[in-house]
Amino acid sequence: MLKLENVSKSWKEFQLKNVSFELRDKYCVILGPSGAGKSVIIQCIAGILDVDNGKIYYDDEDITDLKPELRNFGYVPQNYALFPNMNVYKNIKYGMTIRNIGKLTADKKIKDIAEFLNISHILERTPKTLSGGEQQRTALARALVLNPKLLLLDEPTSALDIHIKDTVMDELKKISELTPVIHITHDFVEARTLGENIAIVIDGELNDFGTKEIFKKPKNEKIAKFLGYNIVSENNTKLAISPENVKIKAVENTNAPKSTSTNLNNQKYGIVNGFIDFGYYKTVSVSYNNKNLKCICDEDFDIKSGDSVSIDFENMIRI
Ligand SMILES: Nc1ncnc2c1ncn2[C@@H]1O[C@H](COP(=O)(O)OP(=O)(O)OP(=O)(O)O)[C@@H](O)[C@H]1O
Repeated sequence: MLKLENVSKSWKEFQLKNVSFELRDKYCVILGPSGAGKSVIIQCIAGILDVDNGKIYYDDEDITDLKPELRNFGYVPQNYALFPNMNVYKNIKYGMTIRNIGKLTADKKIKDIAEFLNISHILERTPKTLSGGEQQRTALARALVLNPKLLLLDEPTSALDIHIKDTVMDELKKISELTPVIHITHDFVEARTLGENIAIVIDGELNDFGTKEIFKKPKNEKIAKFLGYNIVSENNTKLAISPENVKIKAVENTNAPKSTSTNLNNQKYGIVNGFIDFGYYKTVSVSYNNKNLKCICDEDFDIKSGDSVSIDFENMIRI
């Protein structure tokens, strides 16, 4: 499988710093905010970018300096990069044509892959007439017909609506049973749903690499913040608390504190700054000890800005 050892790449404004990891399972998600360096990592793996330092191995072979076409990895860029002047069939066939694969073999392969990805009916159409989902499947087919050893996907679902996204995620999972996948995203749900291995990349650094446990136990403050945890300091200890685990209750008492405080019984109080009603739940922002805590509450929690609330933390994680 794939192994990266201290891979670094830098330009004037950006540095990818000593990224090392080894794929253990068939679905790896690289998760991180915009500009973190996720595409740079995947392009170094594909061989589109040369690394400045470090090594890339596949099955113990050093492929760091191997040309992209000799790596036999399928790469699907974020914008799919379909050839606009070729129909879907020719787009899919392109890689096979330049590898001199015979017509009969190519036709059979395209037929099978088009059936698998449900695009047999659009083979004669050009990319500009396709929906986002159809373009995405065409790009996937173009990579898969070459039997890649590894499939590299740069934000494969970012142009898709939420309904198609679920179907595509199911398909990607199936594909990964045959061809291991590395998939870039900044979407936590996608990462949690698909990733057997998850790499968290922030500011050009690999902050953690592991299983879905990463989401439950952020290793450091940077990761906790990126994953949406609240960070609070209690008794000189830094704690990460997920929004679901900040429990707030309206304070009925007219003597309720009008500023954030902790009373003698150690009960914490805060003031509601604002909220967003998502219909079936609300996110509420509460000011507490000069911080804005994010909480998630039931839809029927009746609240308005300026209300006093009691606060309890559950499942705090020391970071
Ligand atoms: N060829 C290049 N020359 C100079 N800088 C580059 C080049 N390619 C990427 N970068 C810079 O590297 C940084 C990381 O870019 P990258 O595309 O890897 O981010 P990303 O994590 O994939 O973000 P996004 O989720 O927005 O696609 C950016 O600051 C980008 O401007």
